[in-house]
Parts: sequence; structure tokens; C-alpha cells
Amino acid sequence: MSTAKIAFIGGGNMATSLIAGLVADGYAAQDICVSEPNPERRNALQARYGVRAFAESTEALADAGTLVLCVKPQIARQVCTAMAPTLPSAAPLVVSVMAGVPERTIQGWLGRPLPIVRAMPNTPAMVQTGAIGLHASAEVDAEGRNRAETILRAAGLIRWVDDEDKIDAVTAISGSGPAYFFLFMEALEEAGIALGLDPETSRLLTMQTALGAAKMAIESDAPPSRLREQVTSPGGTTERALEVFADADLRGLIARATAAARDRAQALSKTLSEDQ
Ligand SMILES: NC(=O)C1=CN([C@@H]2O[C@H](COP(=O)(O)OP(=O)(O)OC[C@H]3O[C@@H](n4cnc5c(N)ncnc54)[C@H](OP(=O)(O)O)[C@@H]3O)[C@@H](O)[C@H]2O)C=CC1
Ligand SMILES: O=C(O)[C@@H]1CCC=N1
Repeated sequence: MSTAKIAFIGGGNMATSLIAGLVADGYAAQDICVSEPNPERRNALQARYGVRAFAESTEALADAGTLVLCVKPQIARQVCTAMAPTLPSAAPLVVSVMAGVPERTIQGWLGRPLPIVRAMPNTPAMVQTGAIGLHASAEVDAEGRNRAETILRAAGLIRWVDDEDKIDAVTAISGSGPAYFFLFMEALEEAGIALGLDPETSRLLTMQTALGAAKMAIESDAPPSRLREQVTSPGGTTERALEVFADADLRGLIARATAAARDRAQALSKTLSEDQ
């Protein structure tokens, strides 16, 4: 077994994002293998990143020290149980990015209590600006944590959580979170058009405002509440807009929406954990 060799199972969007980050970070492409049934995707991964791509997981797995599970949760059981008999005998580290699939369930499907790092990335990982929550099963040692960090850090910011259940909260905040911000951008852009801006101007002003606000929030020592106050002149325009948000209980709405996402993540995990 080579600890350097990483086998990605599934070569879709999330795997491509992680591979792009690893290769951009200088990870040796010849140490990265991918198992992916779609020949066009295999060819694209080989041509673009110089990694080795196979139709069968058995070939991708050979000698791998780390497996990264990047298939859809719906087919995870079938993929893991098919792979179990061909896994390297030395226990590989398993990193799973699959939403809602508990560590114990993956261990059950793979037939032994392998060390599992469960990761919840988000789609900005595609532009190496992901926000990624991580949890390690009890079997993962310090070296395994480092290996998982190397793979995930290439795609963005990582944060460990101490309890696997908290991955459901991570899912509700940063996993689904890009959709919340995109929705806000869509609404702001539409509002700009309704107020008379041409669509292109409204779109560009919206995007740049989102980028600028995120950059300020990240780079400033001040919390977002202070940055908000700096925009809000007493008796001015922002104050009026924020009053409308407050009247509609925007904060309460966000609390309810994220609780609904967390509850759904818990329900999906429960369904899959009963599927052992
Ligand atoms: N999108 C998101 O925001 C997030 C996604 N995730 C998780 O990431 C995982 C991957 O998602 P994503 O990359 O978007 O999905 P994709 O559908 O883009 O990628 C999954 C890939 O797996 C391939 N595949 C199907 N069967 C097999 C098999 N037997 N062996 C190997 N590969 C196979 C699929 O091929 P084909 O299409 O031909 O079937 C596809 O290329 C999911 O589990 C999801 O829950 C986690 C966090 C956020
Ligand atoms: O919507 C979903 O279920 C997945 C999990 C996080 C982002 N997408």
C-alpha cells in the first residue's frame, strides 16, 4: 500500500473539484486514480489533470492508501458493497464526501471498521473556495487526519467538528449555504431590474457587491454587524431597507430555513443508517 496514492470513487463534480485543488497544490498526478463509469469524464480527467482514470473501481483501488468516496448517496451502498472484497488488506483511510451517509453505515457496507473521515464540502470547492466540515471516526489516527486535511484543504477552508451529528449542522450552514446566497443574489438582481436598471448592470452590481461584502467580512477584524452599521447612515436609505427585512423577521426566517435543512440531513442519515 502507498499512503501517497489516492483513489477517487466517482469522478463527477465534487471529485473533479478536489482533484483540481490537489493538482494545483502540487500533489503528484500519478498518485491520483479515479474510478468513473462515464468514458468522457474519464478522458477529461486524464487530459486535464494527468491523473489515471479507470472504468472499474478494482483497478483504481489497487495499493491506494486513501479512498475518497464521491458517488451519490443513493448508489453508495451498491458501490461500497461491490468494492468491499477488493479493498487493500492494509486498512486504507476512507474519506467520504457523501451527504447524509453516517460513518458506521459506510463501515458496515465496506465490511470492516475502517478509519473514516466524513467531509461536508460545498460547491465553491469547484473554484477552490469551498467551506468544508470534517469529522473523524474513532479509528482515524493523527496521520489519517493530516492526509484528509491535505485532500480537503486544497478545495478550501476546513473545520473539524467533534461530534458526527454536527455534520448535519454543517450541511445546513455551508453545505446548502451557497444556494441561500445565490437566492439572495437572484432576488437583488431582479429587484434592480424592477427599479429600472438594465439586466447586465443589475447583475454585475449584485455580483460585485456580494464579492466585496464577503471579502470585507473575511479580511476585516470587525464582525459583520459592525460592517453593516458602517453602511447604515442614520435616517438614510439602508436603514429603510433593513427595517423592511426586520419587519419580515429575516433572521427568524433564516433560523427556520437552516433548522429545516438540518432536520432533513438528520432524516436522510437515519434512513441510510437503517440501510446497513
Ligand atoms: N453538490 C453539492 O453541493 C454537494 C455534494 N456532496 C456530495 O458529493 C457527492 C458527489 O456529488 P457530485 O460530484 O455533485 O455528483 P456527480 O453526479 O457529479 O458525481 C458522481 C459520479 O459518480 C459516478 N458513478 C456512478 N456510479 C459509479 C460507480 N459504480 N463507481 C464509480 N463512480 C460512479 C457518476 O457517473 P454517472 O453520472 O455516469 O452515473 C458520476 O460521474 C455526493 O454524495 C453528494 O452528496 C457533498 C456536499 C455538497
Ligand atoms: O441539497 C443537498 O441535499 C446537498 C447537501 C448539501 C448541498 N447539497
